Amino acid sequence: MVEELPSVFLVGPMGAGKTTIGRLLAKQLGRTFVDSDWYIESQTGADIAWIFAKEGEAGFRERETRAIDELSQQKQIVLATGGGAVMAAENREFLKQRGIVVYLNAPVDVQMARTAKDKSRPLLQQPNPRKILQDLYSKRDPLYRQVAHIIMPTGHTYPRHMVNQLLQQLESLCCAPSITPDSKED
Ligand SMILES: Nc1ncnc2c1ncn2[C@@H]1O[C@H](COP(=O)(O)OP(=O)(O)O)[C@@H](O)[C@H]1O
Ligand SMILES: O=C(O)C1=C[C@@H](OP(=O)(O)O)[C@@H](O)[C@H](O)C1
Ligand SMILES: [Mg+2]
Repeated sequence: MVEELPSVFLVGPMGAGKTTIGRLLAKQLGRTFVDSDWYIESQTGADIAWIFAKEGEAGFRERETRAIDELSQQKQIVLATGGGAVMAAENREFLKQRGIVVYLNAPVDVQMARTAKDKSRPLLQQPNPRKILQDLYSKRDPLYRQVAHIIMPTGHTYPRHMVNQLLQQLESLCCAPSITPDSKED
């Protein structure tokens, strides 16, 4: 039953669809959706780009660890994390111990296409964002796998289909969220 399903934490690279899928999944489950980047922005009163510019990546990562610790203690939420959240061992522990971790695994081409026009990701505001995405993927893919209870490839699947597949996986892994999959495409 859906009441028995613990919190669901989405991890994966930039552009994998963590924010998009997380919001839809929460709606389907009737749960609260939280995005750790939005939470950090609301706590700080500044956007992610500003935090990176003023405090560097190290400052952002400190804020991110505090956010992941706080949010992963909330019961029965759906949490979309930022792509670098798995870099810190303590974040991985928080996530793995406190909920069901889903790795949305997107190839670099897909990450590239989905992030190209969006200027809100400071790490990609460089002359060669593809190279950055490739390097990050090599470093982080083993960490996403280490922390994940469920791995879901995401390439050309509609968000709504992704959510239906995920609901089925959660059902077989855990405790049958009694939700009828939505057949509409968007
Ligand atoms: N399954 C999908 N199919 C097509 N577009 C998607 C899919 N998932 C996400 N997107 C689009 O890709 C972009 C990045 O998605 P987002 O959810 O912000 O990714 P993340 O939070 O993992 O960085 C958004 O414009 C979103 O609409
Ligand atoms: O991969 C990363 O290091 C980051 C991913 C971003 O979140 P999304 O994965 O939601 O884009 C955001 O946390 C920040 O720009 C850093
Ligand atoms: Mg996001």
